[in-house]
Amino acid sequence: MTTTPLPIETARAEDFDEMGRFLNFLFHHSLEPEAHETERAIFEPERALVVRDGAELVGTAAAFTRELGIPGSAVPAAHVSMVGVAPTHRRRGLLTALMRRQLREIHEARREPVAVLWASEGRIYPRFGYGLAAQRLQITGDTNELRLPPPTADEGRLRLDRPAARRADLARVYDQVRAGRPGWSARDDRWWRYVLVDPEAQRGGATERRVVLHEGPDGIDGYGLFRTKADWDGAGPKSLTSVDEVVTSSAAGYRAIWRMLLSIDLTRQVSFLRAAVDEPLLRLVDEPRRLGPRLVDALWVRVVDVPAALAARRYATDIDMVVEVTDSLLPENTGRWRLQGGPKTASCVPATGPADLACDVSCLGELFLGGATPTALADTGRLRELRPGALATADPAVTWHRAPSALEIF
Ligand SMILES: CC(=O)SCCNC(=O)CCNC(=O)[C@H](O)C(C)(C)COP(=O)(O)OP(=O)(O)OC[C@H]1O[C@@H](n2cnc3c(N)ncnc32)[C@H](O)[C@@H]1OP(=O)(O)O
Repeated sequence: MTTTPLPIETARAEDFDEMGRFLNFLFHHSLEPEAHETERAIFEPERALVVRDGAELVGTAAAFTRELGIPGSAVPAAHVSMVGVAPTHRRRGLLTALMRRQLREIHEARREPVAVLWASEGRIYPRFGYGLAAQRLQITGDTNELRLPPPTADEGRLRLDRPAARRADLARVYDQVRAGRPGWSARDDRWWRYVLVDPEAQRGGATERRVVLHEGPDGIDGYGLFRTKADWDGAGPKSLTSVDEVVTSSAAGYRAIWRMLLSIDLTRQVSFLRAAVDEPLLRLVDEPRRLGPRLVDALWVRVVDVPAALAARRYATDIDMVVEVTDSLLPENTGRWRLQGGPKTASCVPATGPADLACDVSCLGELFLGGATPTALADTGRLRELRPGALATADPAVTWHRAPSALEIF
């Protein structure tokens, strides 16, 4: 066993193949060449960290440069991924060292006030100041038991196609809808390739991915990405429709696409594993219980620069409050901050007066996308109300009219 700490180094472009093999091994997959190549295009070696024990790679962490949708705005956010430590070197502080170094680098670059990630296991990241900012519903339904209201005359028309052939349409609709939904990340060409790559080895026996497009009065205003998987038993067909994303800017498009997805001939089951907590489908079908929704975590947010992050988002109602923050990894954030904000603007500066609320920085991450209330955090004991009445003012300001959600795992 090594006794001196292993050095952390910035990766080089040529480390990518080794990192790919290493991470696939840790996640119990085989490296899939086509997916690996799309990941090479998004890899930013100067933002990736590696730890070696001699010549052997034993730890990694990386960040991607992307914009994240937040309440009323969007912000550059370090999209953290590719985190792993070899089983031979686990639980001796390598991840802790990687997270400290990464957060320090993000903080010092002063470009990104927050970091965001999907956690392989929810208990890993709170100790580094990440808070559960967006949840999701995993829907697994029995389509025999699900009916939608009958189509209206103006419901438009649907077309099927290969997703790659319609990338410009998908990108246009996605960007339009993204502006109103906290939690969605910007997708440039490289990221669209990453989202749409579809190697046969990763389909689990299902078909290739397809897109259904909705055409409304002004052209394409919605799409759904899905695939199907054949299944039969002695009683007949019971195939599965597996939905990746449904993105629409019109209610007619949303209804029409889901009507098709829930009624494809020979299918009897539907799955949609990244539904929003406020997914309209739950209020559209006649038997929502049969969607079998399960609430799980999606995005974890780490506020890296408290004043910049709190000033970047918008607030649903006016707020003027002093928050006392503690941050053991980035002590620059520790202190009292005066937040003044509303639907159009916000500012956050060091405060001199007494604090209204007090919490650890992980609570700020949890509240950042508007999906949690300060009162819920106060009920856990993780956030304290220092001035009576502060929670009642903070709750409506901090929450947002659309729940944060996330469609793609990066
Ligand atoms: C954003 C992403 O990329 S998510 C993907 C994360 N990667 C994976 O899940 C791949 C498989 N797992 C791993 O590679 C490793 O187990 C890691 C990276 C999760 C943890 O690495 P380690 O170097 O073992 O973590 P480290 O020793 O720094 O642990 C710090 C603390 O977190 C705890 N911890 C770390 N991982 C876990 C875990 N999976 N479950 C529970 N506790 C954990 C440790 O027990 C330790 O607690 P302590 O300070 O109270 O003793």
